[in-house]
Amino acid sequence: MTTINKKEIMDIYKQLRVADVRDGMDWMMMHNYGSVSPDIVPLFRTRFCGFARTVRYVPTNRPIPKMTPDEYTEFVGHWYNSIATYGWQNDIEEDDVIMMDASNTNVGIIGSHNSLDWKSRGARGIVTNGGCRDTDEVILTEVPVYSRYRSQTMVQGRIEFQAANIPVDIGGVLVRPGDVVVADYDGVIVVPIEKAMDVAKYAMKELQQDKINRREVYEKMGMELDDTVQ
Ligand SMILES: O=C([O-])CC(=O)C(=O)O
Ligand SMILES: [Mg+2]
Repeated sequence: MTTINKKEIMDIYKQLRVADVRDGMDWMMMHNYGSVSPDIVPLFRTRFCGFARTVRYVPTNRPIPKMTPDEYTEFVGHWYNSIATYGWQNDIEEDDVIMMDASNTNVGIIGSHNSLDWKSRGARGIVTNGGCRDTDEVILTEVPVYSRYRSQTMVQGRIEFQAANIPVDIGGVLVRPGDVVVADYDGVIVVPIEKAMDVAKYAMKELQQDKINRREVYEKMGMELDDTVQ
């Protein structure tokens, strides 16, 4: 693909189910690529698609000195400002999907505050191999988060920022900045951006044939037709 038309890609992928995209990938002989490990699950039933904005945090090896609670308050701010930093969030654009490689740590790096902020900046969803906390509020505010863990902990003394806009591994899948990400209740799938239109062509065929097939059964059963069959 020579020019990447993000709007055209979004218009098509918004209609596709994860299963269709999976089929489209198979039709492109990418059987071994794309499906994020099923232990990365949504907090609530949701669906989204968009373009990967990647970031990586790694476990820290910094020793934590003994501190008084007041000293610890300062230390917490220091960790946010200098160690587990979030500068990348200023680059979030409409239709981004945050693909956060948290190195499979059970740490609550995503919470109800930062995830809502990312949504307000245009993020369509968040996928991580790490943890999410404040999950009741994340659900309440309808921020679509897929995570490996529900975590209680803050980041201090646990993880640090490593890099943004780099290739990451999320659930066994290589995700490069700008790749297409699609999520629904079947899970998450990643499509290499340069293959997005080819995959979509075969994915759309699957969707359309399935609509016809399912509609026949709806009609046979006298079921009211819905968007999934027309
Ligand atoms: O403070 C954090 O690191 C994560 C969090 O709980 C939030 O954003 O609400
Ligand atoms: Mg919080």
